[in-house]
Amino acid sequence: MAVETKTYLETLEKSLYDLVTETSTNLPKDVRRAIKAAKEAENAGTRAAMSLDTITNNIVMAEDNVSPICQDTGLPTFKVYTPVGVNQLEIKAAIKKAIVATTADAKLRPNAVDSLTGKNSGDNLGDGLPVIKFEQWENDYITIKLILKGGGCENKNIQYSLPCELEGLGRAGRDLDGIRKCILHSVWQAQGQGCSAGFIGVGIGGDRSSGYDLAKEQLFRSVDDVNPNEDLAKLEDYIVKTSNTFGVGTMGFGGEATLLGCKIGVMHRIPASFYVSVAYNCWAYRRMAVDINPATGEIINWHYQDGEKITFRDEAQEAATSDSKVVELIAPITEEQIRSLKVGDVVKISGRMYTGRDAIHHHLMSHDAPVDLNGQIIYHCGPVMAKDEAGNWTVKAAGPTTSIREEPYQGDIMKKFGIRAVIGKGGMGPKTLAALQEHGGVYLNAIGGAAQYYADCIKGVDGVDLMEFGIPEAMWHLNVQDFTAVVTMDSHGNSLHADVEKSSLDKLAMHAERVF
Ligand SMILES: O=C(O)C[C@H](O)C(=O)O
Ligand code: SF4
Repeated sequence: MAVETKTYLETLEKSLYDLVTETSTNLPKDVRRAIKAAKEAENAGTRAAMSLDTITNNIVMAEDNVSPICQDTGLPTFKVYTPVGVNQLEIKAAIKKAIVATTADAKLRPNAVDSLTGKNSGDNLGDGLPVIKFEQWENDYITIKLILKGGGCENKNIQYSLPCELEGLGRAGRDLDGIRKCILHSVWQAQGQGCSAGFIGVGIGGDRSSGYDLAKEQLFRSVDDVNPNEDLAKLEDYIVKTSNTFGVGTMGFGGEATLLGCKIGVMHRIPASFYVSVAYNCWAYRRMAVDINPATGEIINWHYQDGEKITFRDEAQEAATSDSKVVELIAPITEEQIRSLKVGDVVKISGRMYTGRDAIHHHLMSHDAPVDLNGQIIYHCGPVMAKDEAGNWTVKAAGPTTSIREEPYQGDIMKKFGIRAVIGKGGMGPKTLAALQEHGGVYLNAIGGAAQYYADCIKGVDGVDLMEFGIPEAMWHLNVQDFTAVVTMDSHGNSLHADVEKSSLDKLAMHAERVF
């Protein structure tokens, strides 16, 4: 008996290890098909097409390297369905073990941070982390669903309390048409910051927490299913089609593909409350599910296996071409070099760059920098790192993080230390734009989520400072080669992000009239 129990638990742990690894490294078939459709919608040579090439190359690399598609593990969330009588405590313990093991093997980034002290637990365990929700059912097998939803897209979730006034659309009332307006607005307000082209799950009704739960539940639906509720099926179609006229495009660069899927669920509400809750997921839509034999712990079925698997391998061979001017940059960079750059130029960076994200920016406001940053490049990035046998750090995944969080600090820090370029994604605001103009700086947009692609450009790790902030937040000294990014904010007052936000608002405003 004791031997049997051990075997079940060991097998269960292995099954969970495989589920986590697969979710983090191999995009599901339905998501791949949606990304392929986006690629087909874009015109060759545009920034959007170039970004989608990078994204699909990255998907191939993640699968081949069995390494994270995106460096941000997000907040691992498990939904577990068990037959009556199955021990849920054992499953919880097995999930935690699998999370620790996959983190140690660099399939996940250590992502659990103490909210008060800022200390990273190092193994992805923490109070309330990972999220594990149980439900019982009548089936005779266990189903475990997992979603790794990154922080950048999570930050673009939005909840509306009807009635309300919406930018571009006017009043949204307590009816289907008001719901329609909220959902359109939710896509517009995300711009490129949640790594568009994205997917949304919508929850209508409930309260503030059950509304978001329902919205997130929708993200487990297959991209190509049809809503059994006819009104919602129509609304889902309408939202995808209409959002794709906004011109936000991949990474907010402009283009045809802004939204790849919309799934809407509905529940009752109470008379005083009417919520529309929207969960935004980036293109790196990492969710998977398995059925498990409750006697052996073995995986008996993987979900999302219907239809064709797009490998992107043919496309991966083609070199990405673009009509843009390509400029080589090596730090230290002069002010003159920076002032010659214009929005739309593509840069290829070689040599040194330093990572710096939330903790570093906060720190640099009141401390000296650990290195001379004059003429240097800061990369908004929290990588996945591993130590090789010789004790040297290697980069396992290293895409950009959302830059707008550094808006309160960025301009001051560039001026204080003489930094000439920052790389991130999603763009920055007016304060940074003014500082770029005054000081002679540039903002470079890398492709969000392309963590394998950028890890491949990093040829070595020359050092690290401020490790006390934890792996994602430390200042890594990276030696890169041909690291490609696009100038989206220059030293002449131009911002592609401001332009796209404005033009897409005009497009949004064309849908103020009642439709439903
Ligand atoms: O934390 C990160 O590395 C990225 C984050 O998911 C983001 O989109 O900003
Ligand atoms: S960086 Fe982009 S792709 Fe990665 S988790 Fe954040 S939003 Fe998603």
